[in-house]
Amino acid sequence: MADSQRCGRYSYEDYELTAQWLLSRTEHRPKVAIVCGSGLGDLATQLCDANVFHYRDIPNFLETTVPGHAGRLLFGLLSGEVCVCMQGRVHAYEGHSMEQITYPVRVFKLMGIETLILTNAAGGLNPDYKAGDIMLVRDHINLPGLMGLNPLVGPNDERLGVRFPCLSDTYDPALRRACSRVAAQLGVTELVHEGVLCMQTGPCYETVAESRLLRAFGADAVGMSTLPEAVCAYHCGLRVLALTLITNMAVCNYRSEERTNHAEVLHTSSMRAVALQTLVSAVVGQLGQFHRGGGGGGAAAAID
Ligand SMILES: O=P(O)(O)O[C@H]1O[C@H](CO)[C@@H](O)[C@H]1O
Ligand SMILES: Nc1nc2[nH]cnc2c(=O)[nH]1
Repeated sequence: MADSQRCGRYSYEDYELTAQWLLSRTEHRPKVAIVCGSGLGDLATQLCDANVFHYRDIPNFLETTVPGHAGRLLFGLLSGEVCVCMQGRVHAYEGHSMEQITYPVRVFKLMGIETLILTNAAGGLNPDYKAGDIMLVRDHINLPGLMGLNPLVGPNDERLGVRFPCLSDTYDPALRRACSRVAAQLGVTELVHEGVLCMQTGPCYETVAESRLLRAFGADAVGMSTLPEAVCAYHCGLRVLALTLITNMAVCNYRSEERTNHAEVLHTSSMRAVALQTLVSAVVGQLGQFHRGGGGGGAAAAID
């Protein structure tokens, strides 16, 4: 394919090749994809009748290098719904471009996925939050994106989406409402907030001044992932639900002796993994009837 027809580093045919590679090795035909953030990968082990692939074996997938990201792709049943689940992700700070870290999202699109559920760990900036809370992402501040590190930079292939997507509705409001209702049914409403997730590239956690700045910008939590995946997913027409686990509070005070570290992030993830898994599984259980061909009329119409 001529360079001008490539989406950038990858062509449409690359995404198609990976999608076909996977579909020819599993009989599962998922409509839901789930990405597990730091320490949240146990969700993938809940899949029944699973087919497992290591990222290192999948064409064009990158290997994970960060503790808490196993680097396996699983196909199977969760709450009766066929899902594909990324047990860990790769991040830009591991040395990859935004286009590389979002590669799986477009593969999912070409596999027939309709809903993408993203999870991640992040530091809380909103003083009403505490470590262990869950934030449904309502909106985002994509700092790398604003600085030119947007996964959609490069020639646009119209088969994947429009040149200038408007991101006002990136995070599907109906899915968010469904998730809040499920949280109420599970009796965990007090743990769950809606808010704005900010991404900075990492791998450094924020300085005190940076945390204060991001709070002043309107961010409720800050992480190092998720937004590029959400942008790519929305661009290619996937419905997006993103759940952030507040694993720590960002340090906003010079008198604080708290020092954010990845061990603490993984510790909080392990403490809250079951709650998050229960929430995600219950939401997934409500998705089937809303997918195309499932008798529903789209999430917005049917979930409300
Ligand atoms: O976003 P996930 O992958 O969940 O992990 C978050 O936690 C790690 C830092 O502790 C970073 O990888 C950050 O992005
Ligand atoms: N940027 C950032 N990412 C995180 N991931 C988990 N905790 C944090 C945090 O405090 N800041």
